[in-house]
Amino acid sequence: MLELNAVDSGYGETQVLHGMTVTAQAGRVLAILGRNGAGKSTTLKTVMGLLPAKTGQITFEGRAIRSGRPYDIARMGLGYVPETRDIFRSLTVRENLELAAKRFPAPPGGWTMARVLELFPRLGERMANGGMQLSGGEQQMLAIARALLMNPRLLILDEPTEGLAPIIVKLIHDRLMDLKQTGLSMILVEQNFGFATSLADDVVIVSKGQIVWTGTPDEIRADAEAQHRWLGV
Ligand SMILES: Nc1ncnc2c1ncn2[C@@H]1O[C@H](COP(=O)(O)OP(=O)(O)OP(=O)(O)O)[C@@H](O)[C@H]1O
Repeated sequence: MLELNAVDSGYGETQVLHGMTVTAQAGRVLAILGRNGAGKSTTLKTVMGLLPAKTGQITFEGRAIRSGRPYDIARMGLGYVPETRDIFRSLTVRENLELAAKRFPAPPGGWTMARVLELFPRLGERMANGGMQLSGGEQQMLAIARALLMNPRLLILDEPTEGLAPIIVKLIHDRLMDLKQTGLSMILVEQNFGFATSLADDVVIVSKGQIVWTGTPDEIRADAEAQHRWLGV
């Protein structure tokens, strides 16, 4: 579904990805694991056109993603929930959601405001609140809801549990599991090993801007050496 082939990317002179090659398959959840600074977020930012790929190819459903505008890439069917969540803090929850719903009209059977509020009833209780008044967990729910309103065929999440209390981590986990069960394809970048491996079908580990390990959740759980070597656990 999404393929990166020998992608080099980085920040100005600083090269972070060195021949990144990875495939996310349709109808599956791919977890991208790795230590801090390994290049996980950089991989996602390059896919979303926030950083230019210096070399290599990125294709989504067989179409090349050229480093274009993030909006155009979202329109191709990629929903992105950045690590920073990036909700509009000066707008209310309702306004944040409406903005996405207006720019990305739902196809038949697609995500509507009513459907995202069913998934996250808490947001329904916060509709008039400003983005600034939301807890970290509520901001994350809003960021996911907003991405869903763009009706993506691939949902890409960068550390959705970062900084959240265990009870909220559990809630986000359960909702992502619901989404997985609808057949939505996902890429999940996570530091939380248990969270990532319980949702994933496929696991890759990134180190120094390359894939160094590929397997299943069961295989990485059973591979103490790889965990120690690549994840420091
Ligand atoms: N805006 C930036 N300018 C320059 N270098 C950056 C920038 N953002 C990240 N880097 C560097 O790129 C490298 C990879 O960072 P990246 O954010 O992709 O790591 P990560 O695997 O997602 O880890 P983390 O869990 O810390 O986010 C790091 O060495 C980091 O210092």
